[in-house]
Amino acid sequence: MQTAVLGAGSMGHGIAQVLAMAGHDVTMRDVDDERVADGVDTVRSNLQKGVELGKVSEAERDATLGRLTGETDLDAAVGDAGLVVEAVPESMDLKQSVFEEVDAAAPGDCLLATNTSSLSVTELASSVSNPERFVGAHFFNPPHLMDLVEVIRAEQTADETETRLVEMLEDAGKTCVVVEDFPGFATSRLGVAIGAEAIRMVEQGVADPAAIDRAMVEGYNFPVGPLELTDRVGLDVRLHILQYLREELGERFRPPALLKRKVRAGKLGVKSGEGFYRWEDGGRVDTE
Ligand SMILES: NC(=O)c1ccc[n+]([C@@H]2O[C@H](COP(=O)([O-])OP(=O)(O)OC[C@H]3O[C@@H](n4cnc5c(N)ncnc54)[C@H](O)[C@@H]3O)[C@@H](O)[C@H]2O)c1
Repeated sequence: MQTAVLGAGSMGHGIAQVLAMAGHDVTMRDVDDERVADGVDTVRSNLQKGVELGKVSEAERDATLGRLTGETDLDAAVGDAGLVVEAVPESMDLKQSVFEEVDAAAPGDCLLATNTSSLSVTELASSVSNPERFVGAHFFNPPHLMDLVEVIRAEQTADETETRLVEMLEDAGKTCVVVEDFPGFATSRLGVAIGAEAIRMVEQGVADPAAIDRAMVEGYNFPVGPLELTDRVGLDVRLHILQYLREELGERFRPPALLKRKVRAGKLGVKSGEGFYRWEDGGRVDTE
């Protein structure tokens, strides 16, 4: 199927890779040539790593790259699409304006999916005509390695839309969990709740971050502790989600003062080199 992925950033290029590997002809659209080229280069290097690890054949790598095209023109990207997956930055205004443009340029029966991690899918669906073809497809980072896609039903989503999307994702090797459109869905809501409580425990001096993380890894089989995960996701991203969930669901999502202080100091986690831990080239540099 002709598929468009909007945004070639952290999530967009990974989603484009997953869909191209599953046999879709994918056009990945971003706002300038450099970002498009960066996205395609990252897919190429991920596939090459897959070849070196024996997980992807050379033929599969070449066929996947053959099905992936970069584009800066929106009309060209979505004009013949049967599926559009949006992965632009997490802003209601930006995403709504992108979907208004898509609505005007894409075929009327094209499935429209958003990769938002917290915004109302129902409100986003309201920006298109035929909103019954609109649905949330919340991939996890990195999309080519993480199996789960949380499928979010907007108030307007038709059963057929959910079924078609789930089939496509399962064909691409993903595991789907379908949830209704409530703030934070299932994963972001529980993920930030645990992360925020862990931060409050650091504030109160219960233990240091490494000890709290180790307790959850060893005691609850978490693959990564909640504070290390906060560093990986980005402290600013988690703060933003907490602020939104506090507005929508109440005071139990009040952001911890320590999180706000670190974000104000530019300590955003892996991407800035420091959060609850220190980071260099994606690896933790502080030893426990
Ligand atoms: N990063 C994560 O771990 C993660 C996980 C799950 C979901 N998400 C969600 O995925 C979405 C994208 O996040 P990201 O981390 O990939 O962001 P990112 O900043 O890495 O990438 C966003 C890309 O979108 C591009 N862009 C901006 N406006 C555009 C437009 N009009 N058309 C096409 N491209 C445009 C930007 O140039 C950028 O390259 C957000 O909604 C985010 O909440 C992120």
